[in-house]
Amino acid sequence: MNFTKMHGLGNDFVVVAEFSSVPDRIDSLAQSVCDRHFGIGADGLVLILPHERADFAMRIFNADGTEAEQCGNAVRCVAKYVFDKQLTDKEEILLETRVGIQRLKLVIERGEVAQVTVDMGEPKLAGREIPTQVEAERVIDHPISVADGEFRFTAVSMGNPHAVIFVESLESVRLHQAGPQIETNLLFPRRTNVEFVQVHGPDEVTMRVWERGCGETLACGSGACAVVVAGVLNGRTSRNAVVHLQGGDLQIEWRESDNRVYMTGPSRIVFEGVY
Ligand SMILES: N[C@@H](CCC[C@H](N)C(=O)O)C(=O)O
Repeated sequence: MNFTKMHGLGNDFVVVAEFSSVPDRIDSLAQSVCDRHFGIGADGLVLILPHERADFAMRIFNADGTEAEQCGNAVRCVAKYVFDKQLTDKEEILLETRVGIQRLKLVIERGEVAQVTVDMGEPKLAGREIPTQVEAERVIDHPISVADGEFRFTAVSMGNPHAVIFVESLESVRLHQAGPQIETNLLFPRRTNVEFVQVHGPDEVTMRVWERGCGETLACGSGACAVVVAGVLNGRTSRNAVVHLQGGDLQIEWRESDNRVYMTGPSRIVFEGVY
């Protein structure tokens, strides 16, 4: 299997573009290629597939083999892959994902993709990831108690589930303890991604993320979108903010005119090989 190792702000993926559909036993393939000791090593396996109604399709599988509905960093990697490898010369690409067709706008520098703005769609504030007892309500600033302590989260779906937790300081967050406890809490039947956020001002936040199915990652694009949506809902940020992640920055805008979230950031090719 030919693969390309890519990353979006350090959120790294094994990208494969040689299948025409999702192969059998994709869960164990994802687990083995993502293994950092016995495999290539990555947060996820990304398949680029043909599609009838879009330019391409993308499927993303977490390191534990589970499929995710959405992945902002992987979408930017796909944009760079298909343009830089001349599978398309379009600077605006339609990409089918599990959340529908996403629109990607490419910024080209010296013939290569430098930045991508992704239409991440409309956030949903009530969905299957919302606790059943409050299914019909928006879950904003809701208490949760886990072994590591008491927290308050805002649930935002960007197609995939996020629990956003605002803290005074990220230094006191025990991500590797609290993260998995919240990820697997019974409030989230499909598990959840968990974002801890320190707000510096209305236009600037720093986050750390514990991702469903992979643990701590250096960046999470859909998570950064969820953070800005939660920031607006909690009166902590404006609709346009820079989100600092361990691996770099994303610019996120939750646009008032169309209720959609736009994410802008880079992606990179690291190396290629055969597995
Ligand atoms: N890192 C991604 C999200 C990947 C999927 C996530 N772990 C999930 O299971 O929902 C991003 O950049 O959005």
